[in-house]
Amino acid sequence: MAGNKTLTIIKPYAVKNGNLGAILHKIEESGYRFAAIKTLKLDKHEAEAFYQEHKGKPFFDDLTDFMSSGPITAAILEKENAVADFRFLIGATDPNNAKEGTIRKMFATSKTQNAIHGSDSDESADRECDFFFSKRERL
Ligand SMILES: Nc1ncnc2c1ncn2[C@@H]1O[C@H](COP(=O)(O)OP(=O)(O)OP(=O)(O)O)[C@@H](O)[C@H]1O
Repeated sequence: MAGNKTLTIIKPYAVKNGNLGAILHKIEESGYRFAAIKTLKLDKHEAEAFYQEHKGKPFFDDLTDFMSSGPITAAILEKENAVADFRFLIGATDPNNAKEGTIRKMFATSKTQNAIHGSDSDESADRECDFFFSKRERL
């Protein structure tokens, strides 16, 4: 059975440009409960650790530079079928391919500056929730 939890990150550009509130509102009105939330800044090493599965790919350096370039907001979201439904809500990685009404269509500007992250499996969600939140930070 699919899990009921996913991890999201509102990425630096979206936070810097004042879209944080609008994105969080869109998530909440789509039926997700915020089980934990924090704003922080990753250093380059932490961004590399978070995206370790992409190490060695041509975009890895740009991706981790970007993800460590400014404040991000990380949150644990709860809802039935959270991982798959949230991937649908955020849309395609490249905003040019994202459907109308998706968060990336509304707020992303490029494949790197694509506004938001969502876990791609229940296993990734578990790992990513542990990456950002201790047990006592979860509601
Ligand atoms: N071909 C590519 N060129 C440039 N950047 C890329 C490319 N593929 C992925 N990326 C960047 O790496 C990030 C992680 O890639 P992944 O394949 O996990 O996409 P995603 O699951 O849609 O994004 P995220 O993990 O951030 O939610 C993407 O958000 C994007 O910024």
